[in-house]
Amino acid sequence: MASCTTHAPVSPVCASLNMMQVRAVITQAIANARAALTSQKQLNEYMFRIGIDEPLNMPSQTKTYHQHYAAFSHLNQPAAIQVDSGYIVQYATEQITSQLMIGVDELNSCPGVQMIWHELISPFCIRRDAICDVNAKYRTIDGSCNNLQRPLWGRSNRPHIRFLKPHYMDDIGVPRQVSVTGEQLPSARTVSNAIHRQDPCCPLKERDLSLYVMQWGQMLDHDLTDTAIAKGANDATIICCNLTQEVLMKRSECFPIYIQAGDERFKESCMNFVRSIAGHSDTCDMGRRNQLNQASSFLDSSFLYGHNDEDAREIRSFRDGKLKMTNSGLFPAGTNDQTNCELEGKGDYCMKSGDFRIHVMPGLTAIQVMFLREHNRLAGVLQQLNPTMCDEDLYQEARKIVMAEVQHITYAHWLPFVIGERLWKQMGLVPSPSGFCTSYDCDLDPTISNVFGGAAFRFGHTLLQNSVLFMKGQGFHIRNEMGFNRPRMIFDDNAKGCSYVAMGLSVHPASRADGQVVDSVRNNLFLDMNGRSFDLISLNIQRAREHGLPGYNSWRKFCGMPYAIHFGTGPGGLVDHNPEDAKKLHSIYRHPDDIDIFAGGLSERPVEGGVIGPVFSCIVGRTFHNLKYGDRFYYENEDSRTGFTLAQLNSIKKMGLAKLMCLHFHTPHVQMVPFRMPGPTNPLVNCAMFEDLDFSLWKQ
Ligand code: HEM
Ligand SMILES: [Ca+2]
Repeated sequence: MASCTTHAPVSPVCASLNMMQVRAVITQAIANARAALTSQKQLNEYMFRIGIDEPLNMPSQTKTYHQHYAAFSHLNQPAAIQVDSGYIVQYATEQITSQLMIGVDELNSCPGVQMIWHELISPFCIRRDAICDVNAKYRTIDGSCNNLQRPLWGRSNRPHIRFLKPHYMDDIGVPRQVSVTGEQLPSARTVSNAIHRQDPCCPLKERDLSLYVMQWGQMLDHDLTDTAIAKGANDATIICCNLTQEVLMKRSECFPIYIQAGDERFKESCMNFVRSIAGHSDTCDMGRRNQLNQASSFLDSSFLYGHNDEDAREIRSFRDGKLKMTNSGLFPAGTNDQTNCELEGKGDYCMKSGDFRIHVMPGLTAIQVMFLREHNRLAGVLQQLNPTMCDEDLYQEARKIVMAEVQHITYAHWLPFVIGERLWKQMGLVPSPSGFCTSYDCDLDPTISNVFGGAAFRFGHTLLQNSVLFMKGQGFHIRNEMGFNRPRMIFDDNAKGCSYVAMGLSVHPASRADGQVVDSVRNNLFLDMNGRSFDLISLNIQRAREHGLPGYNSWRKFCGMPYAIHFGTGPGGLVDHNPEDAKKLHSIYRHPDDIDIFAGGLSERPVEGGVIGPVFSCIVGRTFHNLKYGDRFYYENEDSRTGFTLAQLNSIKKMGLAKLMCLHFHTPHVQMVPFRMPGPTNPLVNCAMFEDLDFSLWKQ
C-alpha cells in the first residue's frame, strides 16, 4: 500500500554521507573558527598596541585620511554584536566544504547535515527575530514588521539580498582576483586610472542637471545602504599596508589595493582597504559570505530618523513631537560622539542625525538639515491644529509626512532624470497624478541587494564636481577637499552657511555622467594635512570584488542583454559603450568576463534622458520597483489605518523640492525644478507661487 507521507528524495551525495563523520567535521570546524577568531582579536589588539592600527582620534586633533575614512564608516552597536557570529559561520563553512569536498548548496540540501549544523552552531548564533503589532499605524524605526508575514524583510542590520549568486574564488568568501584566463586581474587602481580618469580639461557639465541630482542621490543612498566594515581593537582602523607578507596573510579582513609604480598621484605602492564584515543569515545557515546593511532598506527617511531605536531616541526631543534642534536650526551635538567630523573653528561640533555619515560633504549636511527643519515645522503646525495631540503622535504624524515627501520627490521628480523616462514608465515607477495607487505585493522582498550598494548606486560619484559652490554674496567655489567631514561651511555666518551650500547645489551643474570622476574624490578623497588621500573609485572596484559581485557580463545577462564576447562595440561586443570607452576596457582587461561591474556599468552610454547606462538603470530601476511594491507603507497605498486620506495624499503630491528649499533656506525664489539648472525653460519662481500642504486636512 502506498504511504501517505512523501519525503523529498535524498540526493545521492546526501545518502553517501556518514553522519558520524559529518558531525565530527562540523564540530572541528566550529572549534577551529572560534580559535581563529580569538587569534584575530589578539592580533588586532597587538597591532593597536604597537601603533600600527590607527585609533579613532580626539576631537581636538587633526584627522589623518584613515581617521576621516573611519569617521565615515561607522560600525553601529547592533551590527557590532554580530561580528563574531558572522566570522564563525563563514570560517566554519569554508572548512566544512573543503574538508568534505562538497559544495555549500549540496550540503544545505541534506536535511541530516542541516540538523547537525544548526544544533552545533546555535550556541554561537545570534538569531534575528521580530515581534509585530499587526495594528500599528506607523512604521517601526528599523523597518521590521513592514511585511507582517516576513517581519525581518528590509530590517536594518541584516545581510543584503543577492540578485545573482556571488562569485568568490573559493566559492565561499575569497574575493575574485584572477582573470578567466588564469592571470591576475588588473589592480583596482589600474582600472580606476584607465577607465575613470577625469579628462584634464574639465568635467563637462551634464545636460542641464544641477548638483541637486547628485546630492539627493547620496541622501537616498544613506537612507538605503550602510555596509558595515570591519574594525580593529577599540574601533581602530585596521591597517593593511606596509605589513610583512606573513602578517598580511594573517589579517583576514585585509584586502589592500596594489598601486603600480609611476602612478599619477600616489607614491606608495599600497592603498588601505579593509573588508566589510561577514554577516550571516537570520538563522545562521551555512553559506557564502554576505555583507551586513546597517541601514533600513525601506525608503523611510532613516537618514534623518535613524536606522535603529537607539539612534532614533537620541535625536528626538520628546517634546511636542519635535527632533532636537539648535536655535540656528541645526542638529545638536551627539551625547558621546565627536569623532565623526573635523573641528576647525570656534564653536564647531559634530552633529548627531539619524545617519552617521552626515558630515561627509556639506551638501549632504544641508539636505539633512532641510528635513530636520521640515519635520519640526510639520510637528509645530500639527500641534497648533490639534493642541491635545501627544508628543508621540505628533512625532509619528510629522515623520509620516516627511517620509511621503521624500518618496514623492524621489519617484515623481528625481528618478526620471536618473534612469530615463522610458524605463521609469516601463517599470511602473511613476506615481499617479492624483489619488491612491495601491501597489503592495507581500511576496516582494524589498531588502536592498548587494549589487545596488556595492556598485550600481555608486553611480553618483561620476556626477560630482571638484568644488562646493558657496552662495554667499555673489557666490564662490571652495574645493571639495576643504569640505570632507568638515562642518565649518555649515556653521559660517551664524549657520546661514547651510543655506549658502544648499542654494549652491541648485545653480551648480552636475558633472557629466561619462564614467569619468573628478580628481577631488578619485585622487584626493579625505585629503589630510600630510597630503595623504584615497581614490574613491579604487575603493568601489575593490569593494565589489570583495563582496563577490559577479562581473559586468553576468549583470548584462541578468538584465536580459546579450553577453559581450569581444571588446568591439558591434554585435556580440560591448554594444552599450562608446568605442573610446570599449578601447579603454580592452587595454586593461584580458577578457570581457573580467570587466568589473562598477567599471563596466559606469562607463556605459547613458540611457536616453537618464544619467546611467542600461545595466545600472536595470539594477536601480528594479530596486526602486521593489522599494515601491514591497513597502506596505508606500505613500500612495490606500489603507485606512496606515495610509493618508485621499485629500491629504493629493496635497502631498503637490509638494516638491523647490517648496522645501523656499521654506528652509531663506531664499525669495528658486527655479521650478531644482534638479535642473535655472534657465529659460526652468525659470526662477517667486517662493509664494509654490503650494504648501493644506494643513486643514490634518485637523482631527
Ligand atoms: C559627496 C561626495 C561623496 C563622497 C565623499 C562619497 C564617499 C563615499 C565613500 C568613502 C564610500 C565608501 C567606499 C568603500 O569603502 O566602499 C561611499 C560609498 C557609497 N557611495 Fe558615496 N560618496 C559621495 C557621493 C555619493 C553619491 C552622490 C552617491 C549616489 C548618488 C553615492 C553613493 C554611494 C553608495 C551607494 C555607497 C555604498 C554605501 C554602502 O553600502 O555602505 N555617494 N561613498
Ligand atoms: Ca531606510
